[in-house]
Amino acid sequence: MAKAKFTVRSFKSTKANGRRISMLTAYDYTTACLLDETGVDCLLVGDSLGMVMLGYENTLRVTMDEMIHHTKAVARGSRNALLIGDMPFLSYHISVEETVRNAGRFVQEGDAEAVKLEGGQGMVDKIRAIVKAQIPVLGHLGLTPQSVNAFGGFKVQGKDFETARQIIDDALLLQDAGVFGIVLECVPDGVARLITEKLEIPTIGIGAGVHCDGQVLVIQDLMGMFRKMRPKFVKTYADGGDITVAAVKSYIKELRSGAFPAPEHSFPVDENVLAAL
Ligand SMILES: Nc1nc(=O)c2c([nH]1)NC[C@@H]1CN(c3ccc(C(=O)N[C@@H](CCC(=O)O)C(=O)O)cc3)CN21
Ligand SMILES: CC(C)C(=O)C(=O)O
Ligand SMILES: [Mg+2]
Repeated sequence: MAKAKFTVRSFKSTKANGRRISMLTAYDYTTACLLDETGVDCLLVGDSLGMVMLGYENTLRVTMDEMIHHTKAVARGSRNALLIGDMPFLSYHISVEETVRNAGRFVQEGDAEAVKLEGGQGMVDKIRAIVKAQIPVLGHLGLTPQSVNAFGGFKVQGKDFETARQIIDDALLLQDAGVFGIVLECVPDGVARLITEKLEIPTIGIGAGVHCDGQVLVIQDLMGMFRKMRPKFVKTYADGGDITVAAVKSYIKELRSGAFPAPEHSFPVDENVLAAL
């Protein structure tokens, strides 16, 4: 079956036709090839790569250069999915000029088609400037992991009236600033439902319940490969971690016993050549 290219236009039109948007993170070429084959709508090169690929405690140490490096790799493997680059901490906080330059790097060097950044009201001027540069922007509200120190941990956001009200207001402000969608991370399902109903653009949930217009998960979480942390919103669809450990144990066992490599994994040489040697 020939699959069609998923674009920002396709993304926006899903709200009207009711088809849910699928999004996954990808950080490398091999994974991007496999995910693109599935027909997933969007690939996000998330700054979560700092935790999943680089082993940092949170996402704050991730740099622009690291993000571009991984975005390029994913771009080479992704044909049909909409490719979104996640702007890292400090790449959009200092000035509008730096923000547009960094968003532009994702497109020009990384081959991304859109960027995502975290935050509400305070980011509106930056978002407007990126959109003005013709780069589509995805918003991100609720548990914005780059605010981990301000929040005092990875905590659900919007549980009381004031904070829920703030997230709803921010969502409307972001829509007005021109984002093509908003990621809602770790907000109560009822709050995510309200926001999804109020907005004309799609919402993408992660730990935000079933009423969002789409969902995103970290691919290593879905595959059961990231064992360090398992947020409540993660559903594991395969025992990828166990499969990897078992396969590697078999490999070690066979190489020790001499069962691997077998003749079919080896390259023969002509007997006469050997004799002459
Ligand atoms: N592998 C991975 N998956 C992710 O979803 C993810 C990352 N890494 N790194 C960046 C952020 C960090 N995220 C996190 C990390 C921890 C929780 C967590 O432990 N949440 C608690 C909720 C605590 C509360 O009740 O307020 C939980 O129990 O799920 C949530 C999101 C989501 N993102
Ligand atoms: C989980 C998604 C929304 C994200 O921001 C990331 O992977 O960095
Ligand atoms: Mg992120």
